[in-house]
Amino acid sequence: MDEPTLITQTNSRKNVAKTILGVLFTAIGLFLLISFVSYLLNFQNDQSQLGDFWNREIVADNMMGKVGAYMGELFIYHGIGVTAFFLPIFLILLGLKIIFRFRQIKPFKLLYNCLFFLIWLPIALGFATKIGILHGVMGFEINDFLDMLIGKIGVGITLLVSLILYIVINWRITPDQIASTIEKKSKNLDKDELDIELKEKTVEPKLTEEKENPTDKKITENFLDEAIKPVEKIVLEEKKPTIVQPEPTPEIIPAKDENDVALTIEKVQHEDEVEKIAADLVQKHGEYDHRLDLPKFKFPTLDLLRKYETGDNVTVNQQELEQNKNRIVETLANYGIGISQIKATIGPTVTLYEIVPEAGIRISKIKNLEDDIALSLSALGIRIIAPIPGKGTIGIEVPNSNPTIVSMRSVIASNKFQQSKMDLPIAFGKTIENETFVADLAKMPHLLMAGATGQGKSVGLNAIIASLLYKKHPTELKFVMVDPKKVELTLYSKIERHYLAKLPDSEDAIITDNTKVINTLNSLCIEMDERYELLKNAYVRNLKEYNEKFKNRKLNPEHGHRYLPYIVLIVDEFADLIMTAGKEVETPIARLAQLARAVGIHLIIATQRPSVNVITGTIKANFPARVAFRVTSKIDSRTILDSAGADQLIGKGDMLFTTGNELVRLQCAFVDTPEVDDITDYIGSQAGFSDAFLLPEYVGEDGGSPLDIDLSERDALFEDAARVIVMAQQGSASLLQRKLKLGYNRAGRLIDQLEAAGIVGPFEGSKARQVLIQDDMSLEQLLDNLNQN
Ligand SMILES: Nc1ncnc2c1ncn2[C@@H]1O[C@H](COP(=O)(O)OP(=O)(O)OP(=O)(O)O)[C@@H](O)[C@H]1O
Repeated sequence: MDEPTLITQTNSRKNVAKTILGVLFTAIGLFLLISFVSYLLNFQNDQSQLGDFWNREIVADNMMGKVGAYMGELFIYHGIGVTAFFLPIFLILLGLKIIFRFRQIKPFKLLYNCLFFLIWLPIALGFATKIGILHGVMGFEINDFLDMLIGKIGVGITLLVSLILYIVINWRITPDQIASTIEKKSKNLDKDELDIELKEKTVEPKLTEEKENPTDKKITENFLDEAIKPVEKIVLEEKKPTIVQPEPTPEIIPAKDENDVALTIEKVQHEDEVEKIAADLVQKHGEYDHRLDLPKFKFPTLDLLRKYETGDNVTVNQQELEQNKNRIVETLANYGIGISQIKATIGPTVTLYEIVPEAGIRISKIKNLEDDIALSLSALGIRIIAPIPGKGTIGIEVPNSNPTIVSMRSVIASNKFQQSKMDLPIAFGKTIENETFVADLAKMPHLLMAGATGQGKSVGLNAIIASLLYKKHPTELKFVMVDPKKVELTLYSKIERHYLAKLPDSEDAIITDNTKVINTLNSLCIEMDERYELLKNAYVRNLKEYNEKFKNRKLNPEHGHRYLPYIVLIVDEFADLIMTAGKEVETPIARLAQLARAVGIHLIIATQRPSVNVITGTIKANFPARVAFRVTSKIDSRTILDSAGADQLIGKGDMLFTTGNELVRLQCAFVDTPEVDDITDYIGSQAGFSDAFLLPEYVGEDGGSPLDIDLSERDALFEDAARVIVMAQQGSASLLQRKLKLGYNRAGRLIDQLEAAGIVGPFEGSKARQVLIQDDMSLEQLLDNLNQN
């Protein structure tokens, strides 16, 4: 029982000592500050008085007496001139930090940042002026010495070059960035607005931290400390559109007498008011443009894609057509099926013969003869469509003996793709009518792909990714790539800082390790929940409406709102994953598939093995859109498509696509590895973000413990959060979100820190965490101890 008292006593002694030190520093700082100011006004008189320091008859004009005058003489005149003002400012800040424990004040960081100028400025002033108190003796002497060594012009050049080098090295300002600022200025970037935002940020610098990359954060911190606006930093700050939402003004009905209690009526802000403010802001600054985060980004050009010698003209010779027609007619006649009309449509890989049978012939009869017809046409890949939906005719698809490659270039260049207004357009390839086929991933909303090995799955995935890269800006789309095979998606690591998303602690953005996949999927679930919360708070139903509202400056970034990019999760070889991780993978995938569409998270899952233990009922039920390349059995075809057909494809990108209704046969666009290489090189060589898009942190059940959390790096709101939790005696992140108006991430982080500090207990599933501190007194004591350590 004695121990805590002992600790408290030692702590309180330490506290007293610290406070005394703080007061001393502040006092000395103030003394010097007043002395210096006064010295600047009176130094001419006082300089002559200083010789007789102890003579009472001689009085100094300095407000701090002879000591003040002496200090001014020592530091300013004999020292470094007006640059000496840094010393009292440093001491005052240090003192205030020690007394009040202000985390925002960072005197040593200031010292570090000003070190260069403490040396440079006196020399520069000595070079430019001959006023002693500006440069001090030191400034003068060094100048004189340098003058002797390299001459006046040499000193001037040295000063200028050292300043430029300092700016380039320390603030990383390059001519490129200067050019981009000028560009921005021409877009009427309002400087005043930025200043106002800056001030707001100084009060609550952590507000924008929620989704920032670590490097961005560092830059923002520098920005605040130095109070200087380097170009790159302006670009970053601009991310935050100004949205000034007036605080609702509470009305108070005062208490009538002592026993009565005053009633505060909080006025709910009128929606029209917000609309009006937003409209004014849009009129003044224009709509928020998310693309300005990477203003110079250039989309990949068409010439990165290959042209094929055959061109895109389908070639089937007359003779082949004639032969096939005759065979079809003969074969059907052998089975007693007469034909009244036959028409051929030539596609890139197959030709469709559309047959109108004679009256009275049952369609099922033709369907049953499928294998026989295929045999007599002796071709692989005959597919019979009986009847062709909506037409009443029967289709027989026969592979061409010389299939044409559908180049990625041709589908990307097509009008259909170029002019598409879809949210996530994918140019899959060409239909049998030789038309470019474009589908919207956002509508699918998730895609399941299957196909035996070597039938074109990887090419298909590349075609999907390439389509999106040609249409979506890096600020609008992020990929989460899972590649257990470790080879297929590696090329995309080059565009990590543009298009990829990853977990905060992972090095590679492309995930090849199965345990990391589980964490990433769960992290995506957190991102999804967080986005739902944002949507709810914005009173919108989906990502598109949300971003629209954000662009119109109707959502306040101070409340965690931000422009939300689409996230596309790509899993190449799902079988591997589900075999090793089973339910752990299936559950988050199913959850995402069920819920994520509205918040712009879409899944593309590919597998070589479309067996029922890989594509389970739960997965299938949530993936209405499917792509099947050639598979080896009818059973596999049924598993992926719910019907036969994929077993009769001819491979090499021949595929069937469905969104739940009819099947469409397509020839997948061909994009070769060197083309992907060129595209990723083109994008990767451009300026990108400082890091990949960071997904929310997820700590698995066995990964990480509260001990991993460094309590010296506590959140600025740590103490407020602790008080909220202890007062409500309820350890939940959502309580913090509500009370402190925080985003999910930050509230989650706070709860983890509170756990590490022993204020709340461990995670207990759906229940709120236990609160381990019962009253305010114990909490304050604990916080005090934490602050002293
Ligand atoms: N759309 C296409 N057009 C023309 N040829 C294609 C097409 N798709 C695939 N091919 C040919 O088939 C080969 C194998 O394709 P791909 O690598 O995509 O197979 P896969 O199904 O991913 O195989 P695995 O599962 O073993 O990785 C390619 O190298 C190419 O020659």
